Amino acid sequence: MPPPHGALHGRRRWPPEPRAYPLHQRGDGQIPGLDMGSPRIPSCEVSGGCRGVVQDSVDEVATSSHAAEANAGGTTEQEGNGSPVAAAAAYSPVVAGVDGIRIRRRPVTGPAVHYVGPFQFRLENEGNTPRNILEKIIWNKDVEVSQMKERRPLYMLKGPLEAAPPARDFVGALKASYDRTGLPALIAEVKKASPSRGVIRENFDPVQIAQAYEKNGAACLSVLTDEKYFQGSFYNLEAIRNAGVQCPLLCKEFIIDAWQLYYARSKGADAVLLIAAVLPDRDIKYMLKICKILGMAALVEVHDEREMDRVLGIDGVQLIGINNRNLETFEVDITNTKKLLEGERGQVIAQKDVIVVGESALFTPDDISFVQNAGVKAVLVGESLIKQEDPGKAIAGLFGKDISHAGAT
Ligand SMILES: O=P(O)(O)OC[C@@H](O)[C@@H](O)c1c[nH]c2ccccc12
Repeated sequence: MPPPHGALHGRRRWPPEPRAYPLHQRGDGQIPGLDMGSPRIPSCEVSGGCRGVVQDSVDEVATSSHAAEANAGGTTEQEGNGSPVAAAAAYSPVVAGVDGIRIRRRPVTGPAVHYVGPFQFRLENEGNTPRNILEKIIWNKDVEVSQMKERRPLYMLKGPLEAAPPARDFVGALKASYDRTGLPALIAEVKKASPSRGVIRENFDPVQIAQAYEKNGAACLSVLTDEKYFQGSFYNLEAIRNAGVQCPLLCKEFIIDAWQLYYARSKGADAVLLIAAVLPDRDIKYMLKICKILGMAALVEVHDEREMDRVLGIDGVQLIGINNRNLETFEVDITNTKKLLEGERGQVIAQKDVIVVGESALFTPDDISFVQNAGVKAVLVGESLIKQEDPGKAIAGLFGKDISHAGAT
């Protein structure tokens, strides 16, 4: 019988693969730092984020998206009656536009691919077609993380977590650099490619670039670990840490599940990125607690006033990144940083002693002064450094002066 819509690929797939996501994956709970009392999360109703009930086992809470996966991502194969249409109809679009997050965390009508006996069908509709690149990245990440978690359940990270080099003080390094130079502290990004720019640097040696950044005055480094869209890797993160680089490292990843925090730490991360457009408040709060337990800082990224207000309402946020690039459209506009720091918001930030990081599209000393005048104390810069022949030397060009320890004293 031909499929009602979509292509018939006829790939054999028999017997069907087992369900990928066990709901309970209880280990011994013997993960370092976790004996401090497991953070509790309130029950979550309808987001694509955590959907657990209050749970005591860290293994369970740390992998809290299991339930969501079962609900939103994978029921087709098990519960569908074999018809892709019926399977799609069985979903309710509960993950769209809730919790103030801008993207849908999962395809609301289930995955596009369905299986009927040995045949694979692709059924695309509005609910399972990503509306923008951020959604696309997150949907892909969701599948990727499920697979990674299956291969390395949380209890298997215990050894690597214990063996990981101790976390370094990311926030302290930013403050020290600002105090030393009077200029925004630099978080220099080790980034080979991006979805908006394609490959930025062909001859890409992450360790060499990291060392050059450090030598030329970067306070911290940001290392892209997403492979599919940024050609990054955890291998790069680990290699940079193991090469003796002293700068604290930000793991630049699309975090959607607390498991990724443990994994990042086990690979040597000292800080992680939490994107407010992707994570509901309760996930941010919960992940901040895990970061604290692991000794990592969290850079919470916002794009607009609404996200800024949400994040300012969360206790314990030390670093807020204002991204000048709209991750949905890729448009860049550095006046975004100024806009979000004007008026009352700027005052609240000053009172809370939050460090604001200006992110993306910073190319010249004028750009740096512009965001500094707007109120940032740190900047996150990738492209303008990485695309130059010598990314280390490019730092002095970006700031209009040598900011290395040797030069700025
Ligand atoms: O290369 P740029 O324009 O200097 O930008 C760096 C950094 O801000 C950007 O890579 C970034 C900011 N937030 C992100 C979230 C995911 C991936 C990448 C990013």
